[in-house]
Amino acid sequence: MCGVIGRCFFGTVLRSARATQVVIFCAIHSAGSTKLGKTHASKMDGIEAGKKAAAVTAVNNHVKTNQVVGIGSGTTIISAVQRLAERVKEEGLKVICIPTSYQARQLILENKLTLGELEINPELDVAIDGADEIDADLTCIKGGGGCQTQEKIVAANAKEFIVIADSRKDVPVLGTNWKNGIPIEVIAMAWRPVQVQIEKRFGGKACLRMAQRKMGPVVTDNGNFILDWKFDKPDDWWKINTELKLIPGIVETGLFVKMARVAYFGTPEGKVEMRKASWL
Ligand SMILES: O=C(CO)[C@H](O)[C@H](O)COP(=O)(O)O
Repeated sequence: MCGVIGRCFFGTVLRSARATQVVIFCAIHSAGSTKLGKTHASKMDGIEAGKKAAAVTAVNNHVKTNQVVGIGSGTTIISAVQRLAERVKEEGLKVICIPTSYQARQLILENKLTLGELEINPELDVAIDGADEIDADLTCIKGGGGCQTQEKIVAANAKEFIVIADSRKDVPVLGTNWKNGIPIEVIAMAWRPVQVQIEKRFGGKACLRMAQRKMGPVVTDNGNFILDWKFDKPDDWWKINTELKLIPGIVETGLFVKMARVAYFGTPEGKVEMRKASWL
């Protein structure tokens, strides 16, 4: 695990046709990072260090006092919430946090941050969240933790949606490393017809996500099921997402197209690369 995070400063600026990359060097002191890459444990330490570096940098760069902040779900967001809590203590930062899941709600409460809700704060300044994979256009697959519907609602109502991830998730095309498919939340009674429709129209396999320590399917925070659609080949995600959304029974997809404005990718060495979306 990564320990104290030091100062970050901007390094090399690399411009590509699709996105602007800025490499940020973070001074990270990590007790477990000395034997990186040699054992499974040290590899995991490296991944955790990358997640933490990305999360801390995003919170430092994008959150200001008196803002309404969307809090994503997953493991990477934990470090972002902890950094927010640190900033509240150290600087007197004032933020209202809008959760994207029960997990996010618990994180906000455990870290003694101010819990808000969309009914009271329908417009957010910034939303920060992890992702399962992020392509060169910053299109994301989300929903590995089954929270994509609330995550998308919160992100869509934020002025800025910022993605944080370790560098394994930075890929040229979706499906490079993430083999679990695109999570699609469906109304329970519709899961079979939706499965048939997806496979007929788009190919691949749409599998009902099963629970791990409970018999039967995973039930989302919204009381629905999830189909994990293992697609055959990468495609025009904007078009696919729009077509999927027109299938009756589909509540939301884990395809986040043209939503993320900035992504932060952390490496095991604590370097952070910032990339801006090309469509900005
Ligand atoms: O979309 C999500 C949950 O629905 C998560 O943000 C995504 O699965 C990434 O999780 P992690 O930070 O644990 O890798």
